[in-house]
Amino acid sequence: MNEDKEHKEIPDSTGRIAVKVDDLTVAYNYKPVLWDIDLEIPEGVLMAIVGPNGAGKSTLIKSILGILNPIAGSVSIYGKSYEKQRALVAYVPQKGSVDWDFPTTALDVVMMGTYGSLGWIKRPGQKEKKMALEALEKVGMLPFKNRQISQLSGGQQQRIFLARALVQDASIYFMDEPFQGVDATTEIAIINILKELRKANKTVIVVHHDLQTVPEYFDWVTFLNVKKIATGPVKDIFNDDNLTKTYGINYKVSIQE
Ligand SMILES: Nc1ncnc2c1ncn2[C@@H]1O[C@H](COP(=O)(O)OP(=O)(O)OP(=O)(O)O)[C@@H](O)[C@H]1O
Repeated sequence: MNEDKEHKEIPDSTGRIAVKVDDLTVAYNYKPVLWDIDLEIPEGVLMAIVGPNGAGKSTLIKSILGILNPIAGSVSIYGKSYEKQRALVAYVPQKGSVDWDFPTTALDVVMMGTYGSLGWIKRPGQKEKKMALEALEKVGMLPFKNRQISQLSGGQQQRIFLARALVQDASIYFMDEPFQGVDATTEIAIINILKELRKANKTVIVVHHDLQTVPEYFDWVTFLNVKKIATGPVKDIFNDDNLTKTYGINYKVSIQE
């Protein structure tokens, strides 16, 4: 696909919808785990997807990315199918879903992020290596560039996957629990990078479990529990009512101003 062409086809008006999900229903073994989801994600938001274990958060991301086939409904990225727009999208999968024993170095993993823009024939060269090294520096992992990924800690592996997403230079970033198992320093490093992406008008969609940090980290939120409970600006909809609808009776979170 010609990435530049696709970029130019994005209209220049403001208020663009980056991701649109229509009537999406997804089932495993005939059991629906997402039910009739409608969702519009505006361009440039930093959005948390929250909901209890098994709510369908990962399933929603995988369905948007075409990894899972819905039994009904459709998804579009800037008005077109994911297949046509895949160069605009970067994905940081859930940590547990990655084979960390694969024999490869941190630098190689990050370089893989450049493959999409290279096409089938070209191999990554000096330019791609430079991009990968810069991304490693950004996530504080440059000293580990030649380390096998299996010999990195969980938080370090997470940073490597973030660096891989950064070199993709995408418009939309999907991240499935990027803060899982990372220390406070790494969490701050990651959130600063996410905020930088938002400043650059990228759209960032993050599955997130720590409700306390939602108002501090995110400006948009989607509450999910098989059905979509609510979606919108954090300041308008992150309240006890939606938390209770999503997590069960009398769910309270003290929101720090
Ligand atoms: N491959 C699979 N086969 C069958 N059922 C599955 C499969 N993957 C997920 N499920 C089920 O689908 C539902 C949604 O799972 P999903 O992983 O999307 O939830 P989640 O909200 O991301 O959960 P968590 O917060 O625990 O990561 C769960 O009930 C889960 O058991």
